[in-house]
Amino acid sequence: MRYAHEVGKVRAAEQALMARLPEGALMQRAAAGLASTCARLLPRVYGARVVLLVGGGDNGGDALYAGARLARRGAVVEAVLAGSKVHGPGLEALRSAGGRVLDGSGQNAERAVETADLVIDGLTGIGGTGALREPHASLARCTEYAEGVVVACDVPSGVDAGSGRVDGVAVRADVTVTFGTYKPGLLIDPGAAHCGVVELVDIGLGADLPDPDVVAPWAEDLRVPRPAPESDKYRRGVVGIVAGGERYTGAAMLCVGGAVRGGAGMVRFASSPHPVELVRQRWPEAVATVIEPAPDAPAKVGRVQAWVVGPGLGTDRKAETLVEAVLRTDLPVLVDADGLTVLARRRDLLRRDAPTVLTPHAGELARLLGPGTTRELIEARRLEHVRRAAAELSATVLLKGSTTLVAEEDRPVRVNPTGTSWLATAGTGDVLSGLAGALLAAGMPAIDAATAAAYLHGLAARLAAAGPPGPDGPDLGRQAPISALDVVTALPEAFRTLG
Ligand SMILES: NC(=O)C1=CN([C@@H]2O[C@H](COP(=O)(O)OP(=O)(O)OC[C@H]3O[C@@H](n4cnc5c(N)ncnc54)[C@H](O)[C@@H]3O)[C@@H](O)[C@H]2O)[C@@H](O)CC1
Ligand SMILES: Nc1ncnc2c1ncn2[C@@H]1O[C@H](COP(=O)(O)OP(=O)(O)O)[C@@H](O)[C@H]1O
Ligand SMILES: [K+]
Repeated sequence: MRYAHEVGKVRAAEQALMARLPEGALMQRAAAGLASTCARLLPRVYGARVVLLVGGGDNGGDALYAGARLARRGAVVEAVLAGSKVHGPGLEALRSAGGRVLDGSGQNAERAVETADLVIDGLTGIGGTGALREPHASLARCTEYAEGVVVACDVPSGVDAGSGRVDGVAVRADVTVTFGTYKPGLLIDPGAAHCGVVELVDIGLGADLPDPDVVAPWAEDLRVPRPAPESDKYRRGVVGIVAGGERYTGAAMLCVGGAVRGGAGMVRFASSPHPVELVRQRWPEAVATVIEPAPDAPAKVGRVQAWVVGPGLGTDRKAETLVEAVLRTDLPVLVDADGLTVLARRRDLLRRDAPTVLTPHAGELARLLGPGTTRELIEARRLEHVRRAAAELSATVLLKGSTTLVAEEDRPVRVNPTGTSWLATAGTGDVLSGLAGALLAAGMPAIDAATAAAYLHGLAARLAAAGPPGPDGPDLGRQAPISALDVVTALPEAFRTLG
């Protein structure tokens, strides 16, 4: 796992550690890490042209000390000072090492940034709040035209370290060198998209850090169930899917596909006659049953270990009856798509003892959270809203979108690292709910099933977009559009990469 901590906790840990260290030692550790990454990124340090963008806080201090280290190794280092304040000892160190301060007025600074071999962004770090003010905003903007490498110190300036929010301009870095622990804003879009490659420098905070607020799993953290020698289809997990209607049949097909390829021992599909007929043709592996929208519908489908309800179901009274019937069972239930729209007017159905997983996109979550919350607001502040939803709805909430987040009350929020915008195509959400349902039926705890499903789903999309692998594996540099069905087809390959 990669661990991220909120800004207040990073500061508290820094304070505790600093109290035990000589003055300035922590900043020297940070600067040393930053300088060593910069040195690695340059073909040659001696003679390289390095520009520092220096804000008035300690982030600027880190940049100045790192610049001093590079200057001592023969780099030509120039600092552009933003605003009236500057970290005095850092500036002194840079000057003593032969670095100089550039006249920051307008074009002069811009030209230096554009033509440097390497730019260090030390405008703001965890102390940055709100949209960048001038001259910081203009300096951040001109890094877009930098021909050399742009390295962000701790956090790309303009990105809110705690949440990933970007109000206005933010530096787009090639590499972000962060200190002590990840910050949530480095893992969550839009912030994450500004970071480039993130390198974590150990400054010794470890023992002083509390439990993380946000975590991003690696493949080895997932522990997806594998059939044991004595497994049979029932022990592997039977998932029941209530989806589709006379109008929307595609959602049902894709959801069943996600479950079949997601490792379910058996998929029981229940719907009205037309989608049942189509599923029988396309997915003969599934057991498909015609049901009436009645409270006893789940009992008629047969035994399952978990339910998925909602994709393509419609939002009328019949759909409501089915959503209610499924949620009244004492089994884990995943509610998606139209099922979520029904839930928005029947939040009472969420009062249950068994696990409930909700998989909304931002628009669906806005409906679920009620007046005053909009899709735009959720997209801009994903972390805050997914946490709020998990608490208010007493459910495991998987918020879809450019960074998929999974939240459960009183636990660190999980960030999915495999997402790709190739997934932004109709029907992929239905695949995800079938896949997550299969993992739930296999007995995975709700938060782990949702996390693993998001991971495999994103990976399958990447593999599908990259096409058949060459001798060195998939070529993720050459990608093409994909359909939701392509994601279903690539799921086995995604499972294989987990080893
Ligand atoms: N305290 C320490 O010993 C350590 C601190 N570290 C560094 O210190 C940073 C935090 O330093 P600070 O607390 O001084 O905060 P920052 O340097 O991140 O930001 C504060 C400065 O930015 C300005 N600012 C804030 N928002 C702005 C906006 N929207 N537009 C323009 N200017 C804005 C403030 O006026 C202030 O001058 C970390 O990100 C990290 O880089 C590291 O050196 C590790 C050790
Ligand atoms: N920009 C994006 N980057 C990464 N993933 C995305 C992006 N946009 C959408 N997705 C993913 O695509 C899927 C779309 O699901 P959903 O919105 O339910 O669409 P549908 O209802 O058409 O299936 C989700 O898994 C979501 O996380
Ligand atoms: K920065």
